[in-house]
Amino acid sequence: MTEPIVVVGAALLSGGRLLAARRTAPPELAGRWELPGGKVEPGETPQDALVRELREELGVEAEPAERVPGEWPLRADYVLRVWTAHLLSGDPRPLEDHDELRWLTPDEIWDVDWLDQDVPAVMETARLAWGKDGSGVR
Ligand SMILES: Nc1nc2c([nH]c(=O)n2[C@H]2C[C@H](O)[C@@H](COP(=O)(O)OP(=O)(O)OP(=O)(O)O)O2)c(=O)[nH]1
Repeated sequence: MTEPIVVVGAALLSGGRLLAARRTAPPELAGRWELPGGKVEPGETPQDALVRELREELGVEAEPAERVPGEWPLRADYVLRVWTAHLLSGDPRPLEDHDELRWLTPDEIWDVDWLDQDVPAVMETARLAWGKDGSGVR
């Protein structure tokens, strides 16, 4: 069996909020919200990829923290794995792949139109970060 391509998602947490990013491409994903990140390249660890992607996409330096338990299939050969992360420096800006960013409080977590495949990942992230899944406020 071939190994799936790992897409690393960054659950960037700051001041009790989670950063969500709105994609600009491809057309079928544009306008939907996701965790910033991208494909792990050969020779990289997922944590390396997270640091690189947040530098490229948001212009920040970040430090990966904990793996969010679970993994979520995207398309046939891609799988999403998520790490929480903390900002070391910089203020996130949508430099590439995104046109809007939002810092969501636990009560706001379901206010954005997450990609379908991200919903379970965001639930697990909320549970890990805040000890609940936000379902009561959905
Ligand atoms: N970054 C990210 N991608 C996601 C999420 N959910 C989801 O289905 N995807 C999909 C969208 C893309 O098909 C794929 C990630 O590819 P990408 O285009 O963001 O990654 P990349 O920066 O490495 O891409 P590339 O332009 O170098 O090819 O995973 C998510 O939460 N975060």
